[in-house]
Amino acid sequence: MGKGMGGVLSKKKKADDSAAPPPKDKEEAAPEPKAAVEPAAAVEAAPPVELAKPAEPAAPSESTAPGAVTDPASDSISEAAAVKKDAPESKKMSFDYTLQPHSTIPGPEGPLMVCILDGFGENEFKDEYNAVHVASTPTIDALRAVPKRFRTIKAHGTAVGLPSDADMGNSEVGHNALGSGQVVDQGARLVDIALETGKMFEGEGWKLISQAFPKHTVHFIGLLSDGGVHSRADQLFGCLRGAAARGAQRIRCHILTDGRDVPDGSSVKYVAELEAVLTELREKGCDARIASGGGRMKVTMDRYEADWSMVKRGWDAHVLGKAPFTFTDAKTAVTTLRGTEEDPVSDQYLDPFVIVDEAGAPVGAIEDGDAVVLFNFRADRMVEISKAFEYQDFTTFDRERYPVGLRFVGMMQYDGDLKLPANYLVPPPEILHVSGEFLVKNGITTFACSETQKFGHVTFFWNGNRSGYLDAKLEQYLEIPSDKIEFNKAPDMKAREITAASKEAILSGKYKVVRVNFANPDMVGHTGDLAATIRAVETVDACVKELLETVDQVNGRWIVTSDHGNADDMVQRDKKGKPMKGEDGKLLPLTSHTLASVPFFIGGKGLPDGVVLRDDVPDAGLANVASTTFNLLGYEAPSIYKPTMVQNAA
Ligand SMILES: O=C(O)[C@H](O)COP(=O)(O)O
Ligand SMILES: [Mn+2]
Ligand SMILES: [Mn+2]
Repeated sequence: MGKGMGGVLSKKKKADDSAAPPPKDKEEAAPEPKAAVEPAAAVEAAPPVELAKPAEPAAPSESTAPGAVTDPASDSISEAAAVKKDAPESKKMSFDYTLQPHSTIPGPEGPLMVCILDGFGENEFKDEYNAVHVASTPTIDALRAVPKRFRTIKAHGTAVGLPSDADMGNSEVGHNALGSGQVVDQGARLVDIALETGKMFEGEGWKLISQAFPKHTVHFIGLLSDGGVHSRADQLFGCLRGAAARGAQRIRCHILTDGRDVPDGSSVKYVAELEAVLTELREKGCDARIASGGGRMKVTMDRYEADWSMVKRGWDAHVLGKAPFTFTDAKTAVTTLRGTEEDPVSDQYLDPFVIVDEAGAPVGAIEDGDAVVLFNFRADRMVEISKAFEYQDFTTFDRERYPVGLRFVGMMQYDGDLKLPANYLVPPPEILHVSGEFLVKNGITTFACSETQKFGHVTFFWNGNRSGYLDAKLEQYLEIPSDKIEFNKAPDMKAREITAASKEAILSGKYKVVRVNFANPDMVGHTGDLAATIRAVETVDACVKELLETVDQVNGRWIVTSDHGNADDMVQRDKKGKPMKGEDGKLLPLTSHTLASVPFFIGGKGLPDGVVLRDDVPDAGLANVASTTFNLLGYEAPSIYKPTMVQNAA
């Protein structure tokens, strides 16, 4: 993922240089031409796969090399590239990005700060398990008390382009909506459609993997759960059945256990479900098995280059068939690696394992000519493993062996700028004309900052899944390196460092927009540790106070909001909302996001008194934030965006 900074905060970069991580980004990692592959096998026509309905979420309610910095200029998106090549003709036509001055709201003297409290929801369950409610939050409480400048907005389901309103929100779709002002059909939905219509099986990506069907193995690697954030098991099953029905002779699954978007311990159930599908395929003559796996926070699914060793563990297990633990079946693997009652291990952190035969040989190492499908639709945690598979000259870690003639595809293309991977099963969502483009095309400067775990959220996702700068001359992106430990052990994370850097940016006079993401409520919330999450929320509240005071010093304005819930409910509940207990009588922690709406606050010394929230957009969601942002900057909102949430100034 392109990252960059220079100028005002460059002293931080220098401090990090000595320990810069291995090379990344397009320049040093350009893919070699693919090795020649065998001609396509004759592919029998098979019917579209019928999808099971997404399972009902159970009472819905993150390692690290220092942040390195690339040369901003090398990452700029050119005018031409800003409109994707495969955009429909109407969208390719030159687009007018000119912003018009707002009819009644003058531009601010100081900057506009947009602050995202990641995972901070306004939950209806206001009890002791709601860390947002229990925490002492004088700053947010005071904001809630300001009439007509506080409301809640939708952050889940169809409001952010997900298949149904039973889908909790997440950072990808949330930041896409916040940054683009539009609701687009997201990956989960696009894959559903591709499977239901059978289009997946007609695409170029499928043609590529189908070359391996007669004589080689097709490997599926991804997150095994129905969390619907990165992947969905029913979509994996659709692909497996689709491959077997079209002649795949040998299939191997490499499973990453969840416990983060779904309850901890549910890995056992998902393995059983997958085994049932694999048995069904074997009965039809397809040699189908689970071959390797591990916990998503330990194996393969690193993001934003926080900890490449996770990806190496994944490569070793999936490709080389090497892991510290071997088992002859996946159920035993998962149940054993989950530890004991005295020393439990969560699904998120299971050690890497490999399934072996009676002779101890791995049943599914990846060999020359095999096909590999990464079945996650979401990008952030698939980019690194994609680089390891896609780039023949990859050097970030020693792959030991790189299979020749691999047919490698992603469920989607994960990075539209890097075109990574080159081959994919379903075209990714097209997110055009994002707010950042309007800003840079009108000469408006931006500073964006978060720590590693959320850095790509306020840059890559915010900019419609584009790595790098939209215009390096007008933008400054700063990454504060995250800790490499489980975040309940250090719930303050890097909030104070983010605050210090953002205050410097606000006071510098260089930026009209200052965009900040605090990771704490989300990242600590995912650990299921209530006490630590309360502390995380309190830390963020104190940091927000400092930022608001700093904005006031320079007569600026602010928007404080969130991208989805998480810290606002830390316990699994039954249908009536009653907290649930396990067999041991202990409360069952909720590690996932929630379905809660999120708060939306506007304010600042530089905001004219008459600028208040409208009351005629009750269903407003995250996609309505961008229009509001333009209004608070003194501009009319782009007409293609969801309506603003502010009234004209009186
Ligand atoms: O990737 C993760 O950490 C979780 O699956 C979702 O969290 P996020 O959407 O807040 O990143
Ligand atoms: Mn988030
Ligand atoms: Mn999260």
